[in-house]
Amino acid sequence: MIKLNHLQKLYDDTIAVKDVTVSIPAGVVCGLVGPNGAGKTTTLRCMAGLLPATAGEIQINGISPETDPVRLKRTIAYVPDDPPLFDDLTVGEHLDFVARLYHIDDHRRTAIDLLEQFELLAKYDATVTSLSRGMRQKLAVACAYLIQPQVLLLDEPLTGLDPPGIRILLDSVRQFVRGGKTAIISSHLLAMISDVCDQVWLLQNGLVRYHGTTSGLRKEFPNTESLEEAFFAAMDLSANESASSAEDEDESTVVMPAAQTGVAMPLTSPTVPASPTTVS
Ligand SMILES: Nc1ncnc2c1ncn2[C@@H]1O[C@H](COP(=O)(O)OP(=O)(O)OP(=O)(O)O)[C@@H](O)[C@H]1O
Repeated sequence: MIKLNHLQKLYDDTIAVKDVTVSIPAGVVCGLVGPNGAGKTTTLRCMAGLLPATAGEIQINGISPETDPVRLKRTIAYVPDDPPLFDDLTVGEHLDFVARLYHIDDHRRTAIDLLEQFELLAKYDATVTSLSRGMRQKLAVACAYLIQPQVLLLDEPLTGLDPPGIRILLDSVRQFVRGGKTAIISSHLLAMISDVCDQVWLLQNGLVRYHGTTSGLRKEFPNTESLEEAFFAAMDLSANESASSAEDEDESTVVMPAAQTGVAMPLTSPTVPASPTTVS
C-alpha cells in the first residue's frame, strides 16, 4: 500500500509537486499520467527516497523514506527513464553487483532467467556501452526484479522498447502485482495505460486531477469516447476551474473531478552512494 499525504516538492522557487494526496492499494498496476512538467518524475523520485520531500508524508508499505531510507530501498525498485548503468560492467556483472549490494544469495539462476525473459541472455558478457537504449532499459528492469521489491516504480519504461519488448515488460508487470505487490508506471501512452493499468493517476501542475479506475475516469466524462478524450476533458476542466478559482483569489482549491480514492536502480542501493547521474 502506497500513501502520499499532502506531498509537496520545491526546487528552489519552482513548485514541482504542489499538493498530492493519494492511496494506492496492493495488487494493482497504477498508471501515472500527465503533461510534460506535471511533476510525475519528481513524485516518483520522492517516493523512491532519491529526493527529499519539501512537505507532506510518504508511506510505502508503512515505511517512510525520511525515517527509514535503507528499509525503503529494500522495498522499492525505481527504474528511471534513462537508467544510469555502469559503463565498465557487463550485463552479467550488473546483476552480480546488484545481488551483492542487496545480499541476494544464489542469484545466478534468477539472473539468467530474467535475462532470458528480457531477451538479453546473448548479451551476458557485453558491456553496457555496447547495448541499445532499449536493451539498457531491459537490463535496468531485470536488475529491479532481481531484488524482489514489494513496489516497482517505472518512469516511462517503454521508451526505446520494440513491440515484443513492450509486451514482455507489461506482461511482467501484470505478473508482478498478482502476488499482492504494487506497480506504478509513468507514461504518456494512454492506450497502454487503458489496457494494462487497474488505476490511473492524473497529475497536472503538481496536483492530482484524477485518481481511480480507468473506467471511472470515462464515467466522469460520459460524453467522451476514449480514455484520451476523458484525459483531455479532465485537464480542461481543471484548467478552467483553476482559472476561475484564481479570479476568486482562492488558490488553495485542489480541483479533482473525482474523489481521491496513489534498484531503486541498483545505483540507489542501501549500501552504495547514488551514481553521479542519479539525483539523490
Ligand atoms: N532538478 C530540477 N531543478 C529544478 N526544477 C526541476 C528539476 N526537475 C524538474 N524540475 C521542474 O519541476 C517540474 C516537474 O518536473 P518533472 O520532471 O517532475 O515533470 P514530469 O511530469 O515528469 O515531466 P515529463 O513528462 O516531461 O517527464 C517542472 O516544472 C520542471 O521544470
